[in-house]
Amino acid sequence: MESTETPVITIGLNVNHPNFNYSMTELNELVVANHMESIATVVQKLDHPDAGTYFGKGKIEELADLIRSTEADTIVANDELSPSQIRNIEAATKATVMDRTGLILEIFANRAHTKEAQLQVQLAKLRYQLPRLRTSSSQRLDQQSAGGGLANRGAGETQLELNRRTIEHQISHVRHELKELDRSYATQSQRRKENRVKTVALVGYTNAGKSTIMNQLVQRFGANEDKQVFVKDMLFATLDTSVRKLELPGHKQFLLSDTVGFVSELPHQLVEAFKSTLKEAATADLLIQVVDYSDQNQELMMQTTQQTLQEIGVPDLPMITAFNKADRTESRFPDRAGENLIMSALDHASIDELATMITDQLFADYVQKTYLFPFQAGDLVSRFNQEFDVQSTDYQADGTKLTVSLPQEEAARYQKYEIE
Ligand SMILES: Nc1nc2c(ncn2[C@@H]2O[C@H](COP(=O)(O)OP(=O)(O)OP(=O)(O)O)[C@@H](O)[C@H]2O)c(=O)[nH]1
Ligand SMILES: [Mg+2]
Repeated sequence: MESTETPVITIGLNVNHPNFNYSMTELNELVVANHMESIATVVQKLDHPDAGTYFGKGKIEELADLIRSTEADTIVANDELSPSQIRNIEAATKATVMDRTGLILEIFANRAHTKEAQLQVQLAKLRYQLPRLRTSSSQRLDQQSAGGGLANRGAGETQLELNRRTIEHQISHVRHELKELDRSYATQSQRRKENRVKTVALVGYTNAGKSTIMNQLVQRFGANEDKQVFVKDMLFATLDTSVRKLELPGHKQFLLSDTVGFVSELPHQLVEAFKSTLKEAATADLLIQVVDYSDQNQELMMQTTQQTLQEIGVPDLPMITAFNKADRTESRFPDRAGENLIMSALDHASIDELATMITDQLFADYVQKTYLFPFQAGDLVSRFNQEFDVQSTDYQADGTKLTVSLPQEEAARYQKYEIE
């Protein structure tokens, strides 16, 4: 495994950004997530990027030397570069240049499993390629095959036009396929609404522990299946939304979905593309924002999460914030304060506390009632036992007395049996 990792050089420009060091650390993690390894990092402090070459001239020469003297022949930049910056750095260093956006798109392309995720990533990649058609020599689209000389310019442009049209055609094709999928999704989602099954979505920064929490909840409260989702200490372990049905004590059922994690400067092409995957979050009754409490950049991660939720159009929904991985800190856990929970996904008491918080939020409209069902209405007794949280049963001379907790809306339908 180790030996198959491609060596690269990571570069970053510090334009006095307070989170610069963190973003470079994250870039190196993104590199690892793409089966590459950063063997050297070059950073420069400038007021603003050089329009032509991103770095200044001297640094570009330093880079060229590094490429010559090491086994790396790829440079990964911490920012999104313009097509001409990519072209110029490539020309000066003889290396292949990938920018942060291209890198994230690459990771997503390699990880997407479901049809929908694959189509979305494909769409994002096509959109990224379109304005870069003329320049990037590393792309499979061989748009420069007509040669670079002036004499060939006409032919080259025709080729470029052709490639552009091909991509535009592919884009509309992929969009069409996505729309078809979306239609079947809408029916599913509609059906859930009709059944009034409540939904909860796990959201948050990549690697915060969303999938781990999902698995722990499924293990303890899984309604019918106990399929585990994929967990890994790696950025973007999850790319596809998975939904599991859970049942909390008292027949309180809901659907829990695990979604793709966010990252700062998530390419806007991807934000757009993942809107529909994240629809699970947009239509949820409750969000659980998972935060890596052991990470000193948690503030930044929470900001990014908020920002991304806004960008993809998730409305202001009720939210529980789960400060996870507290086992790696000095803090006591589980520790609940309002809608915040300091917890560890590896701790049973934390998972139980989280479940309690979900119950409180999601089933706040539940009321406790006592009914007397006459013997003719016996089928109601069995129905209540199946669907609701029956707390006590008392067989009396004139019928069966049940104390039960159920949604307000349901309770209204059985008012005539209500006693006390
Ligand atoms: N120590 C500790 N590790 C945890 C905890 N929760 C998750 N992890 C670890 O953190 C890593 C990431 O966990 P995931 O559940 O895959 O994170 P995620 O939020 O689903 O990540 P993405 O799918 O990439 O967005 C894994 O190695 C987990 O084992 C926790 O409470 N404590
Ligand atoms: Mg995950």
